[in-house]
Amino acid sequence: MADPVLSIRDLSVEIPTRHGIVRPVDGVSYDIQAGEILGIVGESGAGKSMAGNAVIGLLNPPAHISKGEIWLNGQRIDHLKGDAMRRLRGKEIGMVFQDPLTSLNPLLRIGDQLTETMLTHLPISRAEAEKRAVAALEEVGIPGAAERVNSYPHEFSGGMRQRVVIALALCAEPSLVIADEPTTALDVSVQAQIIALLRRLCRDRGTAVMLITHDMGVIAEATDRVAVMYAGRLAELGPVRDVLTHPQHPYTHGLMASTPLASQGKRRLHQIPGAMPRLDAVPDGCAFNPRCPHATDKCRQAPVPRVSNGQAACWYPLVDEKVI
Ligand SMILES: Nc1ncnc2c1ncn2[C@@H]1O[C@H](COP(=O)(O)OP(=O)(O)OP(=O)(O)O)[C@@H](O)[C@H]1O
Repeated sequence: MADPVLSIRDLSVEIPTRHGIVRPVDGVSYDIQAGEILGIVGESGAGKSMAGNAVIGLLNPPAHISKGEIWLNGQRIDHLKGDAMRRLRGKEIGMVFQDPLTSLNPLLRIGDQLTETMLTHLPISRAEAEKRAVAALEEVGIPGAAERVNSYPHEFSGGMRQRVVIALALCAEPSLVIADEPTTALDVSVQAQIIALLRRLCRDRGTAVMLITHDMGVIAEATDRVAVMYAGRLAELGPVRDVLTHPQHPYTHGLMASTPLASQGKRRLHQIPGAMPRLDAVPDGCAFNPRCPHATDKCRQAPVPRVSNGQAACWYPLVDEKVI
């Protein structure tokens, strides 16, 4: 297999708090290949965004990387700071966040934002960048792109604005896109269009995508592989079809059984009893053990094995446990 675009190795993020050090990301490892969409899924607070923010150097102090390595196209990037990280963010890593307005400058016409981004990162003339700005808007499905380059962000609907953000994220031809809940703020009818657009553009260009979401529907729709996070750790990692239809980790099984997607035709949604632990009170052994119907003393005491592709971090992985 080709070298991955992104490789995260045993990554931990720590935050010192009044109650001691908490670890929102704890020993996480995964790769993303060119043209692949890796979904990061888990409940609110599982550490999905922290893992993404660590990659783009946007952890809010005092949160910091305490362990592990992040490699982008063979370059180690977890130690990069300031200008070096900023250059990487515009050029090599495109970003799409939940709220399009955080990525767009309200005072600049969108054509100018696209043009300036390209001029900063690509060796092209202004005339060429302006031409490409119109083409980029056409590609993301903005009607009347030649005129719309002159519009300001507030003159677009939420869905159209997110299309503009996708154009902006891709215009410098990055090798990796990090999309953090890109459709959560949008109408349901628009969500599927945006996911399909992101998927098509990244496939066509061979862009690797880290797609962070709490929505199993988005995972099923858009991703090739999925990493399930629980209390800062990876619970399971594998091809999306395997993970969704034959989850090995009891947490993934519970998560799947509690989504409308999986329970179509069934009368009631399953609920996982209890709640994810606070980060300052993660139980010994497997973090999921108090909620797990299969937990034994071993699960309460022994740290669970780390996950690699196709595996679950569980002493007793489910075998052939169908959900859908
Ligand atoms: N300054 C802080 N001090 C202590 N804990 C923090 C701090 N900042 C974040 N956290 C915790 O880190 C954890 C991970 O947060 P993160 O935003 O990555 O979760 P998430 O899975 O992306 O959730 P969501 O879907 O709600 O965004 C959360 O439990 C959060 O409470």
